[in-house]
Amino acid sequence: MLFAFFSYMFTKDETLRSKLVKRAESNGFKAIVLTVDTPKLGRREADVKNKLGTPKLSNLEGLLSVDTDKKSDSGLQAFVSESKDASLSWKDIEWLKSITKLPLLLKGILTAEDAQRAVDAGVSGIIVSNHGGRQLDYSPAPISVLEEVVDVVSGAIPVLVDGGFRRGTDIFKALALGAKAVMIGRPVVFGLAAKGEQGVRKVIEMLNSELELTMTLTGCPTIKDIGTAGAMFELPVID
Ligand SMILES: Cc1cc2nc3c(=O)[nH]c(=O)nc-3n(C[C@H](O)[C@H](O)[C@H](O)COP(=O)(O)O)c2cc1C
Repeated sequence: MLFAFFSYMFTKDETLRSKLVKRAESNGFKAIVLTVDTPKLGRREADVKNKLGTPKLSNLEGLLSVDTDKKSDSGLQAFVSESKDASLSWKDIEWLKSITKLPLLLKGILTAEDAQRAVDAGVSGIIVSNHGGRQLDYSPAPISVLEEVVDVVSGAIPVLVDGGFRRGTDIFKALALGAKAVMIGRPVVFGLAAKGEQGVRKVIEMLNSELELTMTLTGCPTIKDIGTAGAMFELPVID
């Protein structure tokens, strides 16, 4: 089954906020994923060092342009601080829920307390994520906090996870710890860079076949069976 989630961040431009949601709805997206861990961009020193350029984004069509904004610092950092609203809070989540019927998922939850608040706020799901470790040094690895988040949510809403999943065995561990799904970021980008569309397919096929092999070798015919078999599999040691 294929479906698309709309990746959403609060823009400073208030009219654009609802416009983007309406566009997502009319273009058939199945859910809104609100990123909650990026009020500002983390300090990405490699971007600064490499003077990361961004496409000229005077409007969304700008994405089609190959012209870049030449900034002395990271162009991405400049773009985020110019366009995104750093004051995002729980009341904005209430507003976002009020303007759409699409399920709303919060991406960037890393504590049991925030997971509980998300459930209380009536969102449809959460994504345990540290933004691929790209936002804040020393933020915990998502896999290390997954279990406590799953415990507190206790089945009220689905818990998804991302960050550092590179093997089918990694995915198996997350499913064993109670994640409903695992999301990937950089692996598909690596595949794309190496071999275009075929590379992306290859990455997904590799992860799928590794997961299937892990399931076979641990005696799990279906994803549902992973829960009990997870205990026999070596999980990360967490201090
Ligand atoms: C090139 C790139 C762009 C990203 N852009 C966004 C973004 O706009 N919003 C967001 O919530 N996360 C963004 N992320 C983070 C991913 O959604 C995801 O949390 C992370 O990449 C997962 O970790 P992984 O790359 O180890 O799989 C981006 C990641 C990469 C690599």
